Amino acid sequence: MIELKDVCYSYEGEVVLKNISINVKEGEKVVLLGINGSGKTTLLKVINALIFPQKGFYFYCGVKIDKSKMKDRDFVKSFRKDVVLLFQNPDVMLFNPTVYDELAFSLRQLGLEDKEIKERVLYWADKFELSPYLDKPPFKLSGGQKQKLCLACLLVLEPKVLLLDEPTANLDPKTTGWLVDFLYDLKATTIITTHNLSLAGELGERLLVLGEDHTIIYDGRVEDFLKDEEKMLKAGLLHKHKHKHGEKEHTHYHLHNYL
Ligand SMILES: Nc1ncnc2c1ncn2[C@@H]1O[C@H](COP(=O)(O)OP(=O)(O)OP(=O)(O)O)[C@@H](O)[C@H]1O
Repeated sequence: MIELKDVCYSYEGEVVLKNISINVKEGEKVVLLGINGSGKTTLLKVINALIFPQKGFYFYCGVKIDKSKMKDRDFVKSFRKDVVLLFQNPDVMLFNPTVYDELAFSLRQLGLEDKEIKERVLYWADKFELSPYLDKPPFKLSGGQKQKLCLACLLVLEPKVLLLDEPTANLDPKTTGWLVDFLYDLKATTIITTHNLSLAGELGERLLVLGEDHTIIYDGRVEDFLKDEEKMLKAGLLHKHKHKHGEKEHTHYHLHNYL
């Protein structure tokens, strides 16, 4: 479904993605890990066709995605409905006067009938416990509620591919648990970035890790990676931690999992 071949991307000469080749099948649930700046968000933007590979190729369902393809209006309409991206910062996604309008926005763009728009909006508002806030301006919601609203705004489209950039960053433990369960039952193909290693296994079975060198340094089962200290060190996700027990100093590996 999603195929990247030797994809490279740089910002002003700074290499951020180097020779990325991955193949994600329909229905797969993939977790994307990597230290700050390793290129996770950039990779999601390539898959969402917000930016294009400077070298290499991206195929979505066999169609080569590049600047010229994204000028084909009919294709763009179906691609934007199929493949959606939840940004790290919910504030950049919310701009409508009310929560209802926010949820209805993309459906109106698609030209759906008012009756169907209303049905879908009420359904997703209820599922995400947003029904009491439908008349409120989105900026008055809490951080977690905004995050939920952004996700609901994408799900109203009934997308095939859901790209989520740290979706649990603003959520309390209860809502995080709720989201994990929700995503588990969701049929869509998902690619989710997180810094929370203990959540990685809950969000998917397949793990991709971007290394400090901006290449994919691991593509396999989450469980196997979390048992492999050498790979975790290479990814910068584990460090040597020194501390004292009385007079005795001792060193051990420590997960970067402070969330
Ligand atoms: N629009 C941009 N212009 C210039 N440099 C950018 C831009 N966006 C990202 N970068 C740089 O590209 C590198 C990778 O950024 P990216 O956001 O993809 O990393 P990330 O793995 O998602 O990081 P984090 O875990 O902190 O969210 C960083 O060094 C960042 O400063």
